[in-house]
Amino acid sequence: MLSIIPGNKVSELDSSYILDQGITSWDLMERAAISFCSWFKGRKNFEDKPVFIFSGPGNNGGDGVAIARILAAFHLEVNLIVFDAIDHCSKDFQINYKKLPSTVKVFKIEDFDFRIDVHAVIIDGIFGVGINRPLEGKFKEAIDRLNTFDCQKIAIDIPSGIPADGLLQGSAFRADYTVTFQFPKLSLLFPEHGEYTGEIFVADIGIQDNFLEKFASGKYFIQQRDMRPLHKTFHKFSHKGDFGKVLLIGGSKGKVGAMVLASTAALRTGSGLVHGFIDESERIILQTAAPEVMVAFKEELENLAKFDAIGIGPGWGLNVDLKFYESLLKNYKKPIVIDADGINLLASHPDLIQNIPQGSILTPHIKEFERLTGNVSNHVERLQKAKDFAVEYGLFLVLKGAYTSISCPDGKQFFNSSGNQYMATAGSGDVLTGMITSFLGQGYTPLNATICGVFHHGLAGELASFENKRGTIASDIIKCIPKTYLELGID
Ligand SMILES: NC(=O)C1=CN([C@@H]2O[C@H](COP(=O)(O)OP(=O)(O)OC[C@H]3O[C@@H](n4cnc5c(N)ncnc54)[C@H](O)[C@@H]3O)[C@@H](O)[C@H]2O)[C@@H](O)CC1
Ligand SMILES: [K+]
Repeated sequence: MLSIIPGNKVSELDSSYILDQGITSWDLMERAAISFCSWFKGRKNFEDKPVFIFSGPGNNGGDGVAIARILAAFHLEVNLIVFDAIDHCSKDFQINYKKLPSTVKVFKIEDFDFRIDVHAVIIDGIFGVGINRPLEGKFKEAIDRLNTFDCQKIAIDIPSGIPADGLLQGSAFRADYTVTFQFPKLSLLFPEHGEYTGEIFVADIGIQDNFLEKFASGKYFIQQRDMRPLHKTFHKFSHKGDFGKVLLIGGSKGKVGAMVLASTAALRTGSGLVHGFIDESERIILQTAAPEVMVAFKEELENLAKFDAIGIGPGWGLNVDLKFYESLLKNYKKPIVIDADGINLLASHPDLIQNIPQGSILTPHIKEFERLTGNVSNHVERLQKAKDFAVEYGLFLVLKGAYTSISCPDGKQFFNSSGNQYMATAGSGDVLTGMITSFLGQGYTPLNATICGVFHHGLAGELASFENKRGTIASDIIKCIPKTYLELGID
């Protein structure tokens, strides 16, 4: 899996890789530029448009100069705007500058009139991971001005102004797309920076995962290519017992829909048998809406061990017998998935937390998370608290949202790449609970169940929103779960 390297280690990584491979830093920059340009050429919306590349004095600027040369070779109209005297720029910037063909028009920023056509493409190579203070002077002025333009804007590696691991202070380039090299910089995944990064693409520059791992900080980016090896294989002779028998608990009066969604999602994810324990008055609704689901009665809950996995919380309400909740937590010896009101009850009765089986999975959204751990003022703090909570209690904590994070008992954090804004719809979380519970019940480790659940859920959301866009609802996501297996080539 792709390691997320802290910004202050990137140049160390760079030097070490160059030495290891017997290549120059220019070669690596050239790979980055080629990778950027092949992404650029693959996007039909940029075809034949004039390009304006803004290059700062460091290697991010050097990338910009190399990109200028390559795009000019594609016969595009390329304008390069530089901020500093060339002999004050980085070594590789200067090498690339000497290689520029005469067709690239070069301007100094102070001479540039900012006449940029609305059909043009603006490329930001002003600062990358080397940014070490808020923007000011000519850099800030230029970026503030570029942000007023309505044309397509692309950031190289990271939108200029945003620090690689921390929070933006002051101005930054507002990109429609960020093409980041080899791994996403951590700060690209913060909600505070969503309006600056636009869509994020990871451009491969050939550094292998195991090499990156040497500089790892315990943070990982989950991508489609990671999925197959995490999945179990089943065969002709597998029977419904092999696919797991799961129990979902929730569904108070008026909220039984949450259980319908969670249990149907578990079935669509592949569970062999799904049992639902819900408020007596609501049972008929569950059985009618989801006939494949079996209703569980209280006496069946006396032997919890017969269930391969349990998920608690969808639509449970807060009017729950706490003794019953406590006994569930104490009597089930394997990891449990806890969501929604299951989490809200833990927040209001924190003494229950110590009873949760080790390796259990909590899936709060941001508000539920804050109820559980207290208020936070930004995502850096939030991620730290999530990690501390997971380590302290020996649990997996799934913080739902864009780039859902999974904090693990060993302190590692995983960030999901699938999903989109159309999944922010009622019941989407219940679907995720059903999916993770299903993977657990199929015998996946808690970590793999969580990673697979989160990734498939996001992918199902992408597939569902393909046609439905803003009209996507949780049931559409469930319908697309089977397609996620097809998409990933998993039987
Ligand atoms: N693996 C790698 O390390 C690779 C890095 N590459 C590129 O190199 C970039 C990093 O290059 P650099 O380390 O040269 O860093 P940058 O290009 O981000 O800029 C660093 C320069 O800007 C100055 N500076 C920082 N903040 C400033 C501010 N607010 N106002 C004015 N000046 C400021 C610094 O003193 C330094 O001179 C990456 O983001 C990426 O684009 C690529 O070429 C490919 C390989
Ligand atoms: K940049």
